[in-house]
Amino acid sequence: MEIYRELAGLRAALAAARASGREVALVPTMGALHAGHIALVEAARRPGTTLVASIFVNPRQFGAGEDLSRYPRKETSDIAMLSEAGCDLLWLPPVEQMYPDGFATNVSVGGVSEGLDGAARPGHFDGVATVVAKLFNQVRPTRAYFGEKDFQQLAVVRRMVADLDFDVEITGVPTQREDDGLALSSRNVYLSPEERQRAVALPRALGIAARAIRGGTDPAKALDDATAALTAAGFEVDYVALVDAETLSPEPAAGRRRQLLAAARLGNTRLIDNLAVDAG
Ligand SMILES: Nc1ncnc2c1ncn2[C@@H]1O[C@H](COP(=O)(O)OP(=O)(O)OP(=O)(O)O)[C@@H](O)[C@H]1O
Ligand SMILES: CC(C)(CO)[C@@H](O)C(=O)[O-]
Ligand code: BAL
Repeated sequence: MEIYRELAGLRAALAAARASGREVALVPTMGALHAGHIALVEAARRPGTTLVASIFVNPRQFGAGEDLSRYPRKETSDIAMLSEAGCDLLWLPPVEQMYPDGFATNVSVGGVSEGLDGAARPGHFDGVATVVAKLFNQVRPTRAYFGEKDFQQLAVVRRMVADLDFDVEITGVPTQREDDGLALSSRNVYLSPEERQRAVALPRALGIAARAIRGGTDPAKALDDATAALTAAGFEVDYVALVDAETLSPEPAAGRRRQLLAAARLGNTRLIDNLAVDAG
């Protein structure tokens, strides 16, 4: 696996790959990799494809008081995992490559980015959209892969790609989970052993709510019950919501696929998760 920390080198390598007829696919990450990230790499890997992963802890998507400075960084083991998983190129830009002096552009996606995490983390999705737009222009992939674990992020990226005519096909990859159901996340390392045991309440509450809604329980009651279960497990709940799986509208029309989304804090750790209510 070749590693690039400078844009000119990355572009030259990708130009050579394209010239020899290879397709380019991208898996963007913030590093501290786990099996969820590797599932994206595996979904992206195909013969004739130059597979690029990026690792960039993007300061623009962290709000004041969030965990930018303590976000886990594990470059050595990340490189080994990506190489083992069959990545061809790793794009590891320093912050100054991404945001040189004078950088003044912001990509802001309306609609899908406004509620839920967009409301709980003001500016977060502008930071995500801005860096993903840059990554797409830097790498120019024809395919890019994002996890359904970050369900709203995936919707924001799809909207941006459609609105700005990026010539890239976006694939969402199902959430990879621990044996007890907790979604894999780089932030799980923040959990104490005791918090880690309680964290399973999050996927459980979503599973119970999804079954209840499918079984005809009033969604408002199912959401209240999920919030109460999370609170009883020691979470501080940001939101538990039922939305249209595509538009993320809080009032899904009849016949539309619905998704449950939740964000909640356990001690100093903010976890998100989501679950489909209707078969897709
Ligand atoms: N459990 C998972 N299953 C599938 N995809 C995942 C999972 N966790 C993360 N991803 C995807 O990997 C990509 C990179 O995510 P990121 O590096 O932020 O990891 P993360 O574990 O989500 O970290 P964080 O703790 O910051 O949320 C994103 O598209 C994200 O949705
Ligand atoms: C898509 C992304 C790499 C943009 O920084 C990040 O939000 C992530 O890792 O999910
Ligand atoms: N996995 C989404 C990136 C973030 O929480 O900043």
